[in-house]
Amino acid sequence: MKAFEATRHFFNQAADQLDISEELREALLMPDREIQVQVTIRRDDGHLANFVGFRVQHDHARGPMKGGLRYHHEVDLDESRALASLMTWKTAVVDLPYGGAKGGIGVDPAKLSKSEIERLTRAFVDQIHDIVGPDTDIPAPDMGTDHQVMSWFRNQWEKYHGFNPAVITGKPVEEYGARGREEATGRGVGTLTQKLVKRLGMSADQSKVAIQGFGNVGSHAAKFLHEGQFPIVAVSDITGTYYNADGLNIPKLLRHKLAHPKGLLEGFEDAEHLPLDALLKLEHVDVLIPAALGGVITAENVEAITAKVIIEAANGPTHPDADKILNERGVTVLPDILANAGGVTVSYFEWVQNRQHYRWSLDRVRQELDRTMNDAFESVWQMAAQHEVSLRTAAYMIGISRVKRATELAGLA
Ligand SMILES: NC(=O)C1=CN([C@@H]2O[C@H](COP(=O)(O)OP(=O)(O)OC[C@H]3O[C@@H](n4cnc5c(N)ncnc54)[C@H](O)[C@@H]3O)[C@@H](O)[C@H]2O)C=CC1
Ligand SMILES: O=C(O)CCC(=O)C(=O)O
Repeated sequence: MKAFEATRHFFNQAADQLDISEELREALLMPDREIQVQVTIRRDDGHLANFVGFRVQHDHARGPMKGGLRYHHEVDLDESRALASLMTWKTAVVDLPYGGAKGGIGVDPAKLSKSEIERLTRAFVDQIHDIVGPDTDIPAPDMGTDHQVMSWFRNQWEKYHGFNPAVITGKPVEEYGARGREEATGRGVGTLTQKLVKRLGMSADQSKVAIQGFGNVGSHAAKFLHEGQFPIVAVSDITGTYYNADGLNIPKLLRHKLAHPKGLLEGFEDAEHLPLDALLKLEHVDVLIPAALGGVITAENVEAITAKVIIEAANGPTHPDADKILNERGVTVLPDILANAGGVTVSYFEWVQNRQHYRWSLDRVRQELDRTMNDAFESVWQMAAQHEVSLRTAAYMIGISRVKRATELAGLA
């Protein structure tokens, strides 16, 4: 099952509870617009290199469309479509005045130099600048992109349209970026992990955590959970799994990542180094946090997962077949459209600040983020209890209902 088919499956599970007609389901699921563009750059060695870029604008019933830009070799139209639709339900679950979009380029950024990535970003903007904008579609960071890419993107877009930093979020703090955006997704994951574990009667210091992916989201989630007394026994990145049954030294791991030229864990010595796929199969893990790619928890590997709680920091990490098995086994899954919504929430705060030419303190950002995440968690929890459905179905029910209502109010359906 491909990525969009998986999100369609989860959508339909919730739509069944809401009794939505087939024709309205199709209208809500079908993306507004899908763009595929050629992105050609000259490499440092003088040769031309061609890449394919995508932007899928899924739904705008609740406001301008919002969602990240991914640079990864597996980016394609189907994945962008799935991720864009997740953004529609996610922005609705946390009640932001946005719709959903997503895009990126099929490229392995680790194989390009910094100046090649800059040329790639500028060439991509040349192709899509007239379909994005502060009132239409506002990109942000995702896998393989960061505040530097956002800065190049903004600079290139402004060459066509003039000064307007609200065209993109996740910018450097010294260039109209929001304080706290970089940590926001990980902080939201941490806040909700603490809340969920407590709700389930487990204690932080007895809940062993494994985190797949140690990039922006995974590393900030690790920092936050470490500060909250959770023992983090394993983390992984593309260089493998790093394991310590007594708990990893997270401050040391974070320093190691900062010092590594590509931000990797390669060479970290205070841990057992295991293969990449070992992380999902570790015994004695209570909380598993996928924070890398989609589609990693499948019917084939789900039996090996021992965790009682899964927090979906990544987008779309759980295959529907695996999700069914996890539900039957009583594993609590906090779904992506709630768990990782901290990033887009602070992106919204950045956009608001840019439009008002005003800057919030880090304390204010954190307070408003924590409040937004807590409120969304409570609504999803109550919906799940009331309808006796999983947290995923409950989150989709809230997201879909809000988008459906906006669509009906606008007279579109
Ligand atoms: N950056 C953000 O604000 C948000 C990100 N997300 C999602 O979180 C996930 C991670 O995104 P970022 O942290 O921003 O990306 P990133 O590019 O900063 O980091 C990705 C991490 O995953 C690791 N990785 C890649 N393939 C792996 C594999 N097969 N096994 C283990 N580790 C692997 C990389 O080495 C790196 O440590 C994605 O699914 C993204 O869509 C969701 C919401 C917001
Ligand atoms: O910050 C944003 O606007 C979007 C982040 C994103 O791509 C996501 O939540 O998956």
